[in-house]
Amino acid sequence: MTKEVCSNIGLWLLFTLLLSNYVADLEASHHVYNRLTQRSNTKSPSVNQPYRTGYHFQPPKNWMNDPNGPMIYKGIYHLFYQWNPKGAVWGNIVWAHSTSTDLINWDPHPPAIFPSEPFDINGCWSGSVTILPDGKPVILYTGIDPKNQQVQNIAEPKDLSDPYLVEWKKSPLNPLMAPDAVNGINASSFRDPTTAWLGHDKKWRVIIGSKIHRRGLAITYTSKDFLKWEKSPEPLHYDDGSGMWECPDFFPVTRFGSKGVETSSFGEPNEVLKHVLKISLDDTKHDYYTVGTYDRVGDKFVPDKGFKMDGTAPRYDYGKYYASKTFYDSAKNRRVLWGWTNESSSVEDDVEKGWSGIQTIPRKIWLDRSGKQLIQWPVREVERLRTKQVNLRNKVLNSRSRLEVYGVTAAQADVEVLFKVRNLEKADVMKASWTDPQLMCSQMNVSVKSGLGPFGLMVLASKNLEEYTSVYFRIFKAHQNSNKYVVLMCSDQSRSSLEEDNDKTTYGAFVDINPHQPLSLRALIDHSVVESFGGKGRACITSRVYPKLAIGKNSHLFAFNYGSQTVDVLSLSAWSMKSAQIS
Ligand SMILES: OC[C@H]1O[C@@](CO)(OC[C@@]2(O[C@H]3O[C@H](CO)[C@@H](O)[C@H](O)[C@H]3O)O[C@H](CO)[C@@H](O)[C@@H]2O)[C@@H](O)[C@@H]1O
Repeated sequence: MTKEVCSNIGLWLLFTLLLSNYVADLEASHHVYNRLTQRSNTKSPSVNQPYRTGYHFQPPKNWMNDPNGPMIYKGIYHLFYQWNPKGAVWGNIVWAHSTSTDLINWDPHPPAIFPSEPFDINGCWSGSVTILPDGKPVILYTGIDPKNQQVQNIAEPKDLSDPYLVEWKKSPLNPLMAPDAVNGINASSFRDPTTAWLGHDKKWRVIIGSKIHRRGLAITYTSKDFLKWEKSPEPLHYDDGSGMWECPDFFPVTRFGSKGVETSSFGEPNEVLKHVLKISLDDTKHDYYTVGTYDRVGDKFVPDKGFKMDGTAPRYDYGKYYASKTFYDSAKNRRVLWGWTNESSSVEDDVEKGWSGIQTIPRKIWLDRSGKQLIQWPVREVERLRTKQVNLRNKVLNSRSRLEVYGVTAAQADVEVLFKVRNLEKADVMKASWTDPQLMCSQMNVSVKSGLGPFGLMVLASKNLEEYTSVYFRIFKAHQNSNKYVVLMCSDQSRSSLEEDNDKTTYGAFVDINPHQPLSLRALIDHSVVESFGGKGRACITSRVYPKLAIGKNSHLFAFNYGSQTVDVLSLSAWSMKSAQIS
């Protein structure tokens, strides 16, 4: 045999070995998937798994992080998400896939995209779906190549007549966008393409999160055909010092009203549009947004006065909430927001329970009348899970009092309450140093009495209050003799569990509401998650808690007022929630 033949046979053997390894891996991954999907999660969490959710989306098993490519296609909602088929910690990332007709009940499908080609062999990371003008959905996602460089790839459905879009094929033209010596892109910080939009010149635009040194930026690419992409000389936006911008999202909102706007829309005649840029800051692991104007010709995002796109910007959620993504729901003419909430338990506990990560209930999102902030509210469909209802009207909460709400499954509930404070003039005065709401909430925990507050809800509480999570308000005068007020909302997890190992950080946010009006608070309680909405969705706080005693039927719900002034509960409605079908 000649040397050449030998080396050809060698190459062939190597290729066959690699191929068979890959096929074995793929089969293993499908086998894992098939086994997983035979297990049902339609029942309430069991004694052995007290922290699995009843109606928040989670896979049957293993690690989940970012929501990817949410969309509606032929009347079916699709959610893809970052999933590890092999364990409860991050790694081996594929695009898992589920579909739904109502955003609440979900059917699983095999992973839509998994590592298979050099351009994504080390991972299929986050990305988005764009619906092309002919109705075809395409995925842009980040692939990790053999050199661990981050590159952008495209995939499209194999069969457009299948509303479930079960199978996806990757383009042989991949990668479509890659770092190189000419473009100078940081190869380890170039990821998470957004939904693309059509510009004034009929060219597509997409932004990709990146960083150069400490400058966080959204790199813009343009394309005529969605396949050949050209890097724009200038980013859509950047901020020096903020670090890596992960999972950017960029979308229009109507200036007035709550209807959603399609991502490429220029608006109806006479309609004023604003744009929202959201970034997930790798440094802080929070999602920040800025409202502003999109200069279509210069391809620049210009934040409105008072906004800066960095860690001082407002947040979607002041608790645990990251890597969120919106989509335009053409069936209901609304924009819907998905966000990932990770665990507060230790990695050892996650491995033991066999899973990690949930998605929050999808939220409708729109611009407040003030134009200064976004409003979020759980999609109406979640209300279909409401069963037994308990109503309280016009109850008085004297100083240092509690009111137990009986008759609902307190570990799996939806609660809406309207408080009215009586003596606003008794509010304490804000101190100049009180600029950080989270710090204020942690320094003044729930047992610290102030003029007005704390008053709110105690959820996932044990009978004798050895454990509870409190979500509450405090009201302060902005200045002495002022008739302006500051409303603080806190979610205090410090007493949530007798277990010591969990992260029990207290969260806080200022709520831009006028306390002369009734103050609303809603809590979606689901075993180990409490999603709270203050001021009708003007401030959101999501927390993860793992009570030892306040589990299942041993979980209680209270309204409380530990402040020095009386507070009225104008109305309180609580519902037991059915479990969603999520398998
Ligand atoms: O799954 C990859 C996608 O996730 C993102 C944003 O969540 O990047 C995450 C990142 O990894 C860190 O975060 C993981 C959870 O999100 C965490 O468990 C892991 O240990 C962290 O390293 O992925 C890269 C590689 O590790 C890191 O630079 C990111 O922070 C998103 O940007 C990715 O597309």
